Amino acid sequence: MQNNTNVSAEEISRFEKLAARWWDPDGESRPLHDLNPVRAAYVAGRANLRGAKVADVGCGGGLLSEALARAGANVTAIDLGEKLIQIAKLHLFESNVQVDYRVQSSTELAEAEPASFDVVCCMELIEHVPDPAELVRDLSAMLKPGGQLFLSTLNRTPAAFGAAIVGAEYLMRLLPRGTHHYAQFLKPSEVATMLRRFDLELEDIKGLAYNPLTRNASLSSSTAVNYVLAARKTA
Ligand SMILES: C[S@@+](CC[C@H](N)C(=O)[O-])C[C@H]1O[C@@H](n2cnc3c(N)ncnc32)[C@H](O)[C@@H]1O
Repeated sequence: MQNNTNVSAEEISRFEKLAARWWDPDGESRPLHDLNPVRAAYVAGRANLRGAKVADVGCGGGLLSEALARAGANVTAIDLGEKLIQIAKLHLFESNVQVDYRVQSSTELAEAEPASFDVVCCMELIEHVPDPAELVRDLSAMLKPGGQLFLSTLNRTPAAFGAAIVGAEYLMRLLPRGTHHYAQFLKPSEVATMLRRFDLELEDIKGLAYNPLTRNASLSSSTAVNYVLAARKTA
């Protein structure tokens, strides 16, 4: 690996500890399992995935990567967690879809394949990197002109603090404590500024509503906790 400075080793090791149970819908990745159909449908509803060249950046064990591949996309999926990529590759034997999984950083993929993806997805990663703007720069660099970016993250609001940290990590113990750092949550306006800086035009933003008790997930008009956005590469 040549270029992976925008990474926290602590973050990667925390997620790698979850690798073995990543595909267990009742394990620590349960919120991602529950949210995945909603965000996959959001992407499929706004992008023509059949035959599209798609990157899934920070793919973890591959929940979204597989959904995108099932929708007909040619998916390249990267993560710096080697154990996660191993699990993701193993899961392909069960699911019978094809995904090109790589242990690679966003900067390395952007340098290796600049301006070559129709669609780039980056779900629940930006709040885990030291420099979010640098990540957005890489995501933009991967996209063809006119290509689409889909990104989800947590808003920096008391509601998100309550749901993602107090609720999920401390009360319900869905996630290991320390999974999230409130200071790294991003307001939509902050992400929008980064998008503009790197030639991406914000086209849509929706809240992702999730009730951990009922496990019900849906799109919502409130971006107060979790949100997903769509942007287009302009140049
Ligand atoms: C919350 S998980 C989200 C996984 C997947 N995107 C999803 O939503 O199902 C965050 C993932 O980002 C990965 N990650 C953290 N920092 C990273 C970095 N700098 N580059 C690539 N992946 C990173 C972790 O290993 C982990 O798999």
